Amino acid sequence: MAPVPPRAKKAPRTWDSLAQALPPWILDYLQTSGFEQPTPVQKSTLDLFRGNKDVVVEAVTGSGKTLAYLIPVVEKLLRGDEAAKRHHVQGIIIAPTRELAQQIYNVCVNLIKFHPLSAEQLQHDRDEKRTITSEPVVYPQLLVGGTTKAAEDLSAFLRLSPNLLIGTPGRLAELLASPYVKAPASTFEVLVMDEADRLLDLGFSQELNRILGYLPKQRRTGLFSASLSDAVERLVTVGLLYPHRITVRVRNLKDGGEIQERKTPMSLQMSYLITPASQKMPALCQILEKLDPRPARSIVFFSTCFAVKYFARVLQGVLPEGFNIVSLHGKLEPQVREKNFERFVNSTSPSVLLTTDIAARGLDIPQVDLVVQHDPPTDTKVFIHRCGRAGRAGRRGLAVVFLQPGREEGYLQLLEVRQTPCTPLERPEIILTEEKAKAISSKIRKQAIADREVYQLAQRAFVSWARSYIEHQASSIFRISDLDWVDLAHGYGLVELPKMPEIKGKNIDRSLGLGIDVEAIPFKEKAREQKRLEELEKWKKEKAARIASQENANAEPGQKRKKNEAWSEKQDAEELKVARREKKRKRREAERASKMTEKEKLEHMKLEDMIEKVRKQNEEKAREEAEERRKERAAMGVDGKTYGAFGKGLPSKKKVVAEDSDDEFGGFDD
Ligand SMILES: Nc1ncnc2c1ncn2[C@@H]1O[C@H](COP(=O)(O)OP(=O)(O)OP(=O)(O)O)[C@@H](O)[C@H]1O
Repeated sequence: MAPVPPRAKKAPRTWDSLAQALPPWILDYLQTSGFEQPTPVQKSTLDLFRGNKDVVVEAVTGSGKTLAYLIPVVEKLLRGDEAAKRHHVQGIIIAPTRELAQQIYNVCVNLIKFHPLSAEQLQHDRDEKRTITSEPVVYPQLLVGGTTKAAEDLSAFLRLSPNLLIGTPGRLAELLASPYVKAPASTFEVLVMDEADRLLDLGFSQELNRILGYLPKQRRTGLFSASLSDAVERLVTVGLLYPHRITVRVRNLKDGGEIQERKTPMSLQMSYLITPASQKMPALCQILEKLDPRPARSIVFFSTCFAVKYFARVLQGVLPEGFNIVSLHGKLEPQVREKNFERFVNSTSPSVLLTTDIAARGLDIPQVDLVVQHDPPTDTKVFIHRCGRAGRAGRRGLAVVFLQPGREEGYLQLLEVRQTPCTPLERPEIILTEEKAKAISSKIRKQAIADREVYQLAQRAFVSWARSYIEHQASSIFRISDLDWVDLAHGYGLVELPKMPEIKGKNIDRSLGLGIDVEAIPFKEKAREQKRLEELEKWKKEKAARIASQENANAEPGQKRKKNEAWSEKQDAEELKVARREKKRKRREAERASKMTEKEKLEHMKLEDMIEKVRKQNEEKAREEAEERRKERAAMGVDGKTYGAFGKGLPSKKKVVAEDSDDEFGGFDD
């Protein structure tokens, strides 16, 4: 057992105790927001990042990292004697999702409203050209795609000349590709990557390389996340060779006096529930029902978009009364996604957000009291971020992960090693019975029997879930061969198990002993059902004709059966779908164009042409530069593999380890 070290006398952590005093307008903002003192991560980061150092910051969720970088960023943009030239960008903040970028933008706007000159500029009519002042100001632009076109963003950039860009990688890269957008070494100050480990993932590498290709090497860079340790090998890709590293952990005094370091805030109760798949929904219902006080906002994480879509459809009437269900996933239309998110954030009655990892990181939604992980995340890093949507800034929260009995219980050891330990869920007490599970399953199933659309959605959701299970990084814990398929099917309220390669050859009754004639399940919508019946009839006739002709062909020697017939039918349907989608897109485009004036149309076409041209040029340039960087790294002997885990890896000038505790073992503000 580690002995308890004597308590070190700490200097008080106040805004006045920062190495450099904050300007009065920032102090004014902090006071108005009720932020009486800096959080531990703010104290350490502000001293270094304001002091012109590159920083790599890993601190618990909800500990105030946004302001830890926003304050230095706005200060850097305001420190010169003159305003930035028109169309010169001075700072960029990148975030992995639209919702997070929007949130950072909102915090930034709220902050700079306290800077009189910047506030004045924000007020001017956004449809007109902005008059550049002689004195420096901060003027941010949000670049997230989805609801606006790249050409519209570029046109706003040209009109408003923002000096701080906040956005997602794809849209930022597109804007920077324009020759009108400039970020020369003489002007550009600072790059921040929020949720940096996610941005350094392979999935974003192309866009990130393009963005870096437009930025000067002489700049300040800050990387922030609650889980950066695993990404340290990739820091070199953003040109960070000797960053200052700041790590904020929580020290917890366990029963028996042992000190435990953890990466989650003290205000967040981290729990698990071992439950068969068929009992997950009853367990969720009981948690919602029994939690006292009733959770204002809850988030339930699933592993796929289809699972979210399906459960959002069937759970109303299954969850306890009085809870609104809202869904958020990447397959929603951008406008719907935006609307749903706002609906959840602004809800005044208890609400449950069903979502995927799209909402796992960074979102600072007020009053999230409960996070339930119906499916553990396929990427282990994401676990901490999902939990961290609750228990933020000292507010109490509960995070529960559901694990199936057996091998999945091994996940608990993995969480322990990753300093995100969980304890069994004791309060509220969950009592699971077979009757309750059956009742919920049958409630869901009834909806599928009443509407083919729900039946199809259920099948699709289940298949997508099975595919995601195979994707688990911790593949020795999450093994598809260990799954109890029939129990899982009941958990989803299926009327039959879909035909899947995963269950092929297994002795499983796909009908689940329910004996439901799935072909007879109708679409609720009359016209759709009529069409289905006609198609079914046609298909049956064609099939009969095919079999007949096959039999004739087989009768002739040397003839082989055409194996890909069914597949080619599917292919035709797929192509038809794509063609329909394209038609719809063109119709929408035409509608939009019809509302434009001739001048606007011309401008729009020119912009689109230009963007396309520049995009092609820049893709080529980014490829060349990536190759150059690779060669540079090879020449320096830096190949990523040589560096170990966080703390032992890349050389750093200084490592600051701050504790997320004001008193000896408590969480901040707790
Ligand atoms: N000094 C402070 N005192 C009290 N509350 C603060 C302080 N600074 C920020 N907060 C509040 O703490 C909450 C969490 O902040 P923020 O979203 O920046 O956390 P984070 O560390 O970025 O979390 P995540 O890792 O989940 O992205 C916000 O609601 C913010 O307003």
